[in-house]
Amino acid sequence: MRDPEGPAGVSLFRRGWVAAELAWRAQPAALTGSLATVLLMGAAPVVTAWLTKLVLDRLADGGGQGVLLPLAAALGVAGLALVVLPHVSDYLKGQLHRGLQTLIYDRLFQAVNADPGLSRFENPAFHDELRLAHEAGQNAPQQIVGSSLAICQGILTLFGFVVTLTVLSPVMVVVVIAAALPSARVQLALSRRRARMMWGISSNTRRQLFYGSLLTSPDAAKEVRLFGLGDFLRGRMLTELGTVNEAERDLDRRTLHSQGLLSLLGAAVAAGGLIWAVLAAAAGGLSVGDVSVFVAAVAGVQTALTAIVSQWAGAHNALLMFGHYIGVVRAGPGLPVAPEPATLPPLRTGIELRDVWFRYDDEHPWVLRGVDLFIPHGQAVALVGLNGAGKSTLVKLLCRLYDPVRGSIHWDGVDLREVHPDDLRARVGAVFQDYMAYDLTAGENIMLGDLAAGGDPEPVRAAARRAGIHDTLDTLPRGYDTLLSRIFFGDDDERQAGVTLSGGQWQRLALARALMRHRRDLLILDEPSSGLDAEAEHAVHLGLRRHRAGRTSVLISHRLGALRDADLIVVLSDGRIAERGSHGELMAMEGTYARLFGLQASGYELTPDPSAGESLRTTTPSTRSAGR
Ligand SMILES: Nc1ncnc2c1ncn2[C@@H]1O[C@H](COP(=O)(O)OP(=O)(O)OP(=O)(O)O)[C@@H](O)[C@H]1O
Repeated sequence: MRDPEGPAGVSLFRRGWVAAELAWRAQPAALTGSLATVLLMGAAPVVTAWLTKLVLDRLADGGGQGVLLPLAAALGVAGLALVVLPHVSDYLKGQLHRGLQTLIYDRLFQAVNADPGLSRFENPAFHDELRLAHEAGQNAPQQIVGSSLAICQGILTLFGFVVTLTVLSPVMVVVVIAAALPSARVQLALSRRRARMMWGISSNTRRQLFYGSLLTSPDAAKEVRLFGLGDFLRGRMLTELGTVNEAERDLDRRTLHSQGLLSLLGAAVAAGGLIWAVLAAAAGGLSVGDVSVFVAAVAGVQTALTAIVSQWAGAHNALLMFGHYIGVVRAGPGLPVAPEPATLPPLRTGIELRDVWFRYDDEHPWVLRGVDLFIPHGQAVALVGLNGAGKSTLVKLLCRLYDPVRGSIHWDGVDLREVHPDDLRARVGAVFQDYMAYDLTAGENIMLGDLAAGGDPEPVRAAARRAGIHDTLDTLPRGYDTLLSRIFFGDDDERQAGVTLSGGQWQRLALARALMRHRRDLLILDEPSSGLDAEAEHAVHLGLRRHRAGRTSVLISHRLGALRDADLIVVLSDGRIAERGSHGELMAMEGTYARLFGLQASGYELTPDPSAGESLRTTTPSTRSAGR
């Protein structure tokens, strides 16, 4: 994947073909129109030069109006075409550009979204490639198609002027073309270098954008101000920008150096040709018209050659960049999907983890180390453990956001690897501790939990009630239609600014989103109430208990009191199951769970304080009983 010129094995020709195919699919009419205008624009300068020569020669011969008028009229039409056609061409190019961009972004995001796993999104190389693919999507195919058309135009003009020059001075043809060849080589070398440079600075550009976004993001604004991070982040952004600028300046210097020399060579050739033509005309070898067409032809050949070479270099660079787009669009999913996925039945028996080992990367330590666990149908299983014990990782495996590195997970005996992730996720409802807060309306924030409900407001309100957020949403300025955003206006004419919620309210909204799927076979609640006040937490857990009854659920919480009703409590420690059992059994075991539960319970107990009446007791867990 880490190839500055895009994926190996996709030739430049193939890339060009893909770009042309996309252009044809996106805008066939604009593409055909562009081709026609380009051909006309290619022929117009040659026709104009010849008409000028004929007019000058007829004038020198003392030709009458009958001969001159049609020539002058034709010259006028050619001039008109030279003026109008570029505007028509610009419009058609714009059409082509817009159509192509829509199609290209559609395919790019379709491909990215088609990956059902998470691992690719956590790989910096993928983000470098994606950024270049995104950038290439903005203009590479347009440039490839545009440059190809411009090259056609240049070739037509070149052909016309080469024929013209051959008639007048074949030697001059050879000299002019020979002078242009080094330029072609240099331009191609520069475009390769530019592609390598773009790849090299990709991470710097992403970091520069990242620091810039921190400086403007409303989420970061509070900490940036409280900790006075503005200058620090700006400094880092400028450092990254400096690296990018330096790389670009180096390349621009090289370009200036080599192209400056080549332009001098071209100017010297043109001047030599002009001297020859003037001397030949003085000696009677050329007419005035011949001199004019000679001068136009030398300039025309040079301009056309320069245009062809620079358009080819531009196309070459775009082809190299376009490779990144093709690489991303064609990359298979990071998470393998079985060619003929097994059907996933409704859960009847349970979900079984068999000797599951997992680490995020070959270079990372094991996060889960041989976990064996059965989650029986219709029961609530709670996962408990210290920070980093592997609880969230385990539930991410249950959703098949990753596959176990070793071992397997079975849903009523069906290995999850055999199942299409979409089928699995259609049977799962989940809220994660790092939930999303979407800059959408309150109703939409909940509705996203089950798009299949088709935007019906009733299930949305029911989910909000279950999560205890209905009353809050109902009293918002526009109720469920209130935009929850500080960075967008609403779509309505009044451009009303959105509102935002408190941390706990956002969390309830995320819970409501998950509860849109409360009838699914498996409900996963990873820290669903960590941000709630005590009263809200109590109410939410009571509600959840009611709705969970008879359903299979996996719960994670650091507030152990919220989990004590679970049918099975599993203590994870360092990626292994250290203890398992009901609350009572674990308390009786007097192990990690009992210690953690005791610690929390002791924090809530009040004990007489001689100096202040009441204070929080700080007894050690072993001195108190917190069992049921
Ligand atoms: N996407 C990731 N890439 C690499 N490592 C990760 C990733 N997510 C988690 N980890 C690592 O895996 C380990 C377990 O993390 P996990 O989130 O599963 O723990 P947890 O038990 O849920 O912790 P907490 O109680 O803090 O939420 C941690 O050491 C963490 O650094």
